Amino acid sequence: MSNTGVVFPTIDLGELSDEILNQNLREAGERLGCFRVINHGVSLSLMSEMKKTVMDLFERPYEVKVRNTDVLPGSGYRFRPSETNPNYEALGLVDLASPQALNTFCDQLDASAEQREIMVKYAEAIHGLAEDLSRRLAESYGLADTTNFFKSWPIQFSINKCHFKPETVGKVGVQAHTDFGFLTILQDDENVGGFEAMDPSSGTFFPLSPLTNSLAINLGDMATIWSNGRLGSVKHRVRCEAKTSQRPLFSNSTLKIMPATSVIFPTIDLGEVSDEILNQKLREASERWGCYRVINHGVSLSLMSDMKKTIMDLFERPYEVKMRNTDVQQWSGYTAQSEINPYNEALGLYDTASPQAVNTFCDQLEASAEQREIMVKYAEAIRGLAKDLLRRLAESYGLADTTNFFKSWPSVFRIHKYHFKAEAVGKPSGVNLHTDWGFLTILQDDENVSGLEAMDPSSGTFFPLPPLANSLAINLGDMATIWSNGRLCNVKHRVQCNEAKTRFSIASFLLGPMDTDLEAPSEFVDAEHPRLYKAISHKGYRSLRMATNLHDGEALKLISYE
Ligand SMILES: O=C(O)CCC(=O)C(=O)O
Ligand SMILES: [Fe+2]
Repeated sequence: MSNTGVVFPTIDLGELSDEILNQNLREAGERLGCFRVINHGVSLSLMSEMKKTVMDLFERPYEVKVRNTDVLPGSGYRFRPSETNPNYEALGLVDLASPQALNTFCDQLDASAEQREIMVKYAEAIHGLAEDLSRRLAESYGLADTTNFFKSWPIQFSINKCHFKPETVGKVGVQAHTDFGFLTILQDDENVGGFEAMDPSSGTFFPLSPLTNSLAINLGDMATIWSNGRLGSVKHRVRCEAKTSQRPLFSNSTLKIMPATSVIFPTIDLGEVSDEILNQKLREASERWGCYRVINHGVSLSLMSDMKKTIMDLFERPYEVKMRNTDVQQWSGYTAQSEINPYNEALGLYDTASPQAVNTFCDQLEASAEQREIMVKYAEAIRGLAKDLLRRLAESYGLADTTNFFKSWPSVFRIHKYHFKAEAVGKPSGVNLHTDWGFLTILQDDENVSGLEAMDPSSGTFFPLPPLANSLAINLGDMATIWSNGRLCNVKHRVQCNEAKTRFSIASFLLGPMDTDLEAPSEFVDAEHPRLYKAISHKGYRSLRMATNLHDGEALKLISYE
């Protein structure tokens, strides 16, 4: 070996004393950000089966491999040849903790049932190890209470294959980089070296020689951020080794515990054939996030685009015309841009289920006959979808009998035009943090201009819902939380100005019973789930919210039994 001097530590996870083990991990994490672990608890036969599985997956024809598309930028199949590494390819999967994502990955790559099972087991074992290491690191700093901080972080799985050529021996095939997640577990090739990490104190690269049955651990940028600079995000690269002239370097399955910045709100395919699976997905997303996108939603794409053109045109009306769109109830009519609200104007219509109200709205805004027809059709399609989603949610809770409970509820349009200016970038747009006050909102947001952000209720952090053409975003509001006795999440969200462009959105709210009280059906209430909220009509709840000016879901506390 030409580079001698630094030997990266090998840590025996079979060490009996937790204290010593945690200390060893911390020291290696701080000094080098990189180490090997042995006796790691991931079964050796599972590691070897997993290697066989990924080797086989790379043998799939190109057309099959490209089905492994990106979920996050660069997360799917990549074929990035370079001079040293002329056949570099990688397959990938986010989020390994999601059985659904794993299934999609296996489907894309025509994995056999056996391979699927191996992947599931491997994912579970590696995930467990990653969490164990993160917990031990936190404990080594005396942070016993926060040891679960990584619980909901997604895991990116990336499988790389390097085919080095004899003529490139000694050259770097995978350029020096740090991992962008928190912690990476690397099952590198037990026969072929090439992995090198940098000693941060000298800036020199040293090999991490292959070691059978071990796993390599790298700490990434998020670990450095989290530890306020204590833990190293190790720079590493892969070099083409002499051996590779005889045999290709088959390298590594990499797991990353990624930072919460990569939270992805679910996208649910409403074309799913099994009602049971679909209802379950809707329920899970509604409980966990209160927010998701739907595709194949049945609202015709040409109708969506006609509706967008219609509202763009309506916003072009002179101020005096737009002012005719007066309130029917609080905040239901036109709000203009103003000094305190410089970037947002909005038109509104209560109630889209009433042909008369739609007509009045169209009269006020001098809509053409054609625009009127589009509005009517759009309102009908969106209302149908909202009811379908509600029926499915009710069914997912086994409430088949009550699936019509929303039949006579009114629906509201709130149509936004955001005048984002360069000076507003990074600022709130005028639609500040709030929960929706109805039951369910269907949002046709701008397919080109971002801005919508929702809160991950488990961390309290905001994440963007990037635009997705032809999709609709769904939010659950306060009435859904009341009805479900707290099970459904009233998602907190806002719109931020990200770029100096004009953004349009059409929000359709299915509100709730105006004149009768809504309360959780008895199926949601038992000894473990005492009734949380007093029965209240939507009208009553709105008045409460308006009177108290509590728009982020806090008004629910005012009708709470506790
Ligand atoms: O414009 C958007 O994307 C969201 C608007 C919104 O949250 C609302 O109208 O309640
Ligand atoms: Fe909203």
